[in-house]
Amino acid sequence: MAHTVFIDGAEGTTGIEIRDRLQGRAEFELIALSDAERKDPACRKAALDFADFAILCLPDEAAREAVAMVAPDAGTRIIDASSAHRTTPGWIYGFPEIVGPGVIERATRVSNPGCYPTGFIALLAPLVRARLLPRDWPYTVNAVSGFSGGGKSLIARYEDEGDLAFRTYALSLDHKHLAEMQAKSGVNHTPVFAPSVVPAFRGMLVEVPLPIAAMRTAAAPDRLRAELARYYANSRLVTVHQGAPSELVVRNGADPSDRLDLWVLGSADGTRARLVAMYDNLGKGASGAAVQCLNLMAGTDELAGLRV
Ligand SMILES: NC(=O)C1=CN([C@@H]2O[C@H](COP(=O)(O)OP(=O)(O)OC[C@H]3O[C@@H](n4cnc5c(N)ncnc54)[C@H](OP(=O)(O)O)[C@@H]3O)[C@@H](O)[C@H]2O)C=CC1
Ligand SMILES: CC(=O)N[C@@H](CCC(=O)OP(=O)(O)O)C(=O)O
Repeated sequence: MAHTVFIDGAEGTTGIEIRDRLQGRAEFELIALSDAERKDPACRKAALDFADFAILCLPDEAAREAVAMVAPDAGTRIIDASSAHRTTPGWIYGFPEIVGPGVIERATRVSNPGCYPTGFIALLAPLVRARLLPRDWPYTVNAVSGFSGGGKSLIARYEDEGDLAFRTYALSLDHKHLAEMQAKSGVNHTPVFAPSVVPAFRGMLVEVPLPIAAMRTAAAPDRLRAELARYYANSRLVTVHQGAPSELVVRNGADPSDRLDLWVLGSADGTRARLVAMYDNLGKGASGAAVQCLNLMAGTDELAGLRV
C-alpha cells in the first residue's frame, strides 16, 4: 500500500519541487489541500494527522505550529525543511551522508539542513572528525545563492527589480544558519559568514578559504582532498573532484539537480586552500534532500525521484 504524504506549504518554492520529485511514484500518495484549505488550521491538522509522512515547507513559525498540531498518537513522521528544528534535541539532522547509515531510516522527526549549511558541513565535518582540520579555528564561509533560496518573496523581488546584479547580506554578521553550521560541523567558533545572491534562479557555491600554513594543525590540501574522497566514496550524490577546474559557474536557467560537487583547491606549495561546494539550493539544499530522507524513511531506493 502507498504511503500517504502531506506537503504542508505545497504551493511554495520548496514544496513545488518536492511534489515534482514525487510525481509518478507509486510508493507515495500525495494528500492535497485546495487553495481555500491550505492555510486553514483545521484542514492542515486533519491532513497532518492522516499522513504517514508530513513534509513541512513553511516559514519557521508555521513549521513549529504544524508540529504542535500533530496528535501525539497519530504516528505521523515529519520532515521539516525549515530552520525551526535543526538544533532541537530529539530531532534527527536530515543529512544522511553526515549522520551515517540507519539513522534517518528509523527517525520520526527529521530536520533537513539549511541550504548554506549543506555545503559548509559537507566540506568541514568529515575533515574535522578526521582531525585533519582544527576544531578551534575561526572559519569563514563565502557563499553565493540563486534567488529561489529566499523563497517566493525573494523571487518576486528579483522579478520586480530587474537590475539586481549582486547582493551581499547578513551584514550584521548574524544569520539563522550560524548555530547549525557550528553545531553540525563540530567547530568551536561561530563562523564569519558572507552570503550573497546572484540573479540566477537556482544554484549555490559555498566556499571555505583555508590559510593552511597559519593553521598549524591543518593537513595539506592533497591530504584533505584524499580524505573527503574516501569519506564520500560510496555516495551516489556527492562527488569529490580531483584537480582544479579553471572556473566554477552558477548558470542562469540551470536544470534542477540533486547532486553535491566538492573540490579541495590548493596552492602549488600547499600553504593555502579553498574548500568549495557546488549544488542546487532547491536540490541537495532543500527539496532533493527532503525526498532523499523520505525515501530512506519509507524504505525505498534512497535516490528514487532524484536528479543525479
Ligand atoms: N528556497 C530554498 O532554497 C530553501 C528553503 N528552505 C526552507 O524551506 C521553507 C520553505 O521555503 P520556501 O519554499 O523557499 O518558501 P516560500 O515562501 O516559497 O513558500 C512557503 C509556503 O508556505 C506557505 N505558508 C506560509 N505560512 C503558512 C501557514 N501558516 N500555513 C500554511 N502554509 C503557509 C506559503 O503560502 P503562500 O503561497 O500563500 O505565500 C508558501 O506557499 C522555509 O523554512 C525555508 O527557509 C530550506 C532550504 C532551502
Ligand atoms: C538566498 C536566501 O535568502 N537564502 C536564505 C536561506 C534559505 C534557506 O536555506 O532556508 P533555511 O533558512 O530554511 O535553511 C537566507 O539567507 O535567509
